[in-house]
Amino acid sequence: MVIASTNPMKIEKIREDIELPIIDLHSDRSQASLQIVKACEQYGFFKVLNHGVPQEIIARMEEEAQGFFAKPGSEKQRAGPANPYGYGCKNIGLKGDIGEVEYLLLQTNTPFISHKSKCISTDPNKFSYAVIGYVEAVRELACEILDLMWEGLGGPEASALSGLIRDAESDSLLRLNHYPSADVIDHPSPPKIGFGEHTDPQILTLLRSNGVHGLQISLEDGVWVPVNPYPESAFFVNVGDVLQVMTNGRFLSVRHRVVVNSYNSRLSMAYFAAPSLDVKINCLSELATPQKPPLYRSFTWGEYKKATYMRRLGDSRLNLFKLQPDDEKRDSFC
Ligand SMILES: C=C1C[C@]23C[C@@]1(O)CC[C@H]2[C@@]12CC[C@H](O)[C@@](C)(C(=O)O1)[C@H]2[C@@H]3C(=O)O
Ligand SMILES: O=C(O)CCC(=O)C(=O)O
Ligand SMILES: [Fe+2]
Repeated sequence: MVIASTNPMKIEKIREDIELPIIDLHSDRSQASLQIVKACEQYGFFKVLNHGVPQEIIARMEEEAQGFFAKPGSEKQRAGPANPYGYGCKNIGLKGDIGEVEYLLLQTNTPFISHKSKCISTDPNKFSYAVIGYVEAVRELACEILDLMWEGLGGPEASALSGLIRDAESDSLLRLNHYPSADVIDHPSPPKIGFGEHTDPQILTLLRSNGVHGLQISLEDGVWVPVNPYPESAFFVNVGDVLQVMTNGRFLSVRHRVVVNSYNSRLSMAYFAAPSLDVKINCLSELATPQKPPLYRSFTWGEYKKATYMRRLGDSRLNLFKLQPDDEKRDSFC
């Protein structure tokens, strides 16, 4: 165990020796689905190989993202400020959170992408073509992972989870993050925070990075585990708050953060799979029993999203929806 800190006033524990699960989607289906369930229960995080997202689609999206972040600040500002969508620099969200990051936060519906591309790129058709292709391919991967998960949990209706994000009104987002290299910000020691600790509010996040270190996940005891960025071809998957609620706490919505500690700049592309705003989020009936009654009250995704935006990045929003032991809704199963 190595002791390190990102805050001079606080000693943090970091564990470099944990191998996070890697799941090969070409392996036997029932084996892959059980591995996914185990990873979601243990860490709320895993990596997937043989994911089926074509390399040229990833490369095209990465090239557009790199091209955008390489522009002068004044040009990038044309796509900002992020309120919450668009270009943001250092300010994350609407509540004063700051990080060593610049980003583009985009809705994933075609009209939004086509419209927003006009202030992002001098070749908006090329930019929107790259984003639309990437979003479609990554959505397919997210659906495949959710189907495998649902099978592993013994769920009866084949596409119960994936149907939520296939919906044309789905509120899924794409976020392109760029963290400047440490030499640009003067090799800070302890390392600076690129993206402060948080959980992702949605169902599932699928993340790609350019192979530069920085992402860390938090174990339940508060110890930080650096996620090595390899294999570079993999997608990294994390459970979001909504999936924790739907699985009645069986899957963990993992806390994570990004530290800027590298000589190279990090580029990450996160797809946040979400249902449409009016979808009611309940725990799946198969996962509540008299011995394990529902932990959270039901809410719509729109209600949860609103609560998220009213709070700071690191706040734990799930607590607001927790049922108390004496709450009668706890006994009226999902
Ligand atoms: C400070 C905030 C930024 C955020 C909305 C929030 O109020 C709290 C959650 C943040 C987060 C984290 C995961 C995703 O990056 C994100 C897009 C999301 O859905 O929730 C961001 C929000 C944001 O940057 O707009
Ligand atoms: O950049 C990363 O690796 C993670 C970013 C992240 O957690 C987010 O955008 O919500
Ligand atoms: Fe995140």
